[in-house]
Amino acid sequence: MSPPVLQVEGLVVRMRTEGGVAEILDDVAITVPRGGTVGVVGESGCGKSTLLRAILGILPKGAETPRGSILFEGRDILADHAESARGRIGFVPQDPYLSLNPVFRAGDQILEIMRRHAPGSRADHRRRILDLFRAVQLPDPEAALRKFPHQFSGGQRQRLLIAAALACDPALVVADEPTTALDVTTQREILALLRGLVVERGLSLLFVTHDFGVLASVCAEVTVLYAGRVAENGPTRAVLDTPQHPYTRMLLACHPDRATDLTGIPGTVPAATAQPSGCRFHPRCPIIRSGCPVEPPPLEALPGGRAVACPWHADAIPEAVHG
Ligand SMILES: Nc1ncnc2c1ncn2[C@@H]1O[C@H](COP(=O)(O)OP(=O)(O)OP(=O)(O)O)[C@@H](O)[C@H]1O
Repeated sequence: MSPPVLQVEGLVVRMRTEGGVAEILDDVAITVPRGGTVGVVGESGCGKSTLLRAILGILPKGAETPRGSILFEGRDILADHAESARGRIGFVPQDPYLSLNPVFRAGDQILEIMRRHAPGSRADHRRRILDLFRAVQLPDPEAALRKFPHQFSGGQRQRLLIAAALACDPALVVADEPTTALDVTTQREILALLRGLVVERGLSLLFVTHDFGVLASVCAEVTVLYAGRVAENGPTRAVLDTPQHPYTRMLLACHPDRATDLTGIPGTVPAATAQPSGCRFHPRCPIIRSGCPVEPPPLEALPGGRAVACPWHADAIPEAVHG
């Protein structure tokens, strides 16, 4: 089996803020197999975007040097590999409206990325951009080269950004909620496009979303983050069918598609400057036990390639307690 394209271990990200030190990620581990599709889910403020930023080497000002390791193609981005990883990791951002430079033509924006990171002449690059525009199904690729961002629809702009992410033939594509700013029909089309590209090009994908429906349609595996820590991970189907961590169970129960409980999870995600002691979910947990506020629970391996950070997980205690 080939080594994973991305292997994050023990990642700690802290930031100095006016309100004190924000502990944004703590001991986060995540692996993307070559050709694998891995989702990251969790409520707003759980650290999903920060994880992507750490991998892309674009943490905001105020961030301390991250601890842990981010092995990309076997070499540690945090140690010495950041520069050579640039261009080998494609990024699809959240908002197609904000992510393109309004004053440059579409073709020129992608040419510039290729000029910096990909070998070949300008003519080679232009040919490759036209191929990419066809691959992302932009209408009239020749004309699209000369258009400015405002001349594309929202869905077309997202296609443009996917083309930009693929410009340098990346080993890994990371996507930060790439469909949230789009209407439902366009969202479906973009997800279908991504699924197609993953299969046709053998892409490895790390995909952030807060939508379980989107997750299930794109990702074979999932990591659930809560307050900067991994709550559980495993094959998407298994995690959705038999969630183990009380957080995952509650998150799924209040998802509109499942609608067993539309009241939501009581309380809110803690501020990163005021993380609870022990298990960070304990103030909101319906099955809290006396040890929970004391010791952070380790991520325990379960059968079927799963892991959960709760000793009182669903398979460990009677159904009566989890409800
Ligand atoms: N530059 C920053 N300075 C201080 N705190 C920050 C900074 N960026 C993020 N945070 C804090 O880190 C935590 C995680 O934020 P992050 O944006 O990574 O979460 P997220 O899960 O991606 O949320 P969303 O789904 O809303 O994008 C939050 O508590 C946030 O307030």
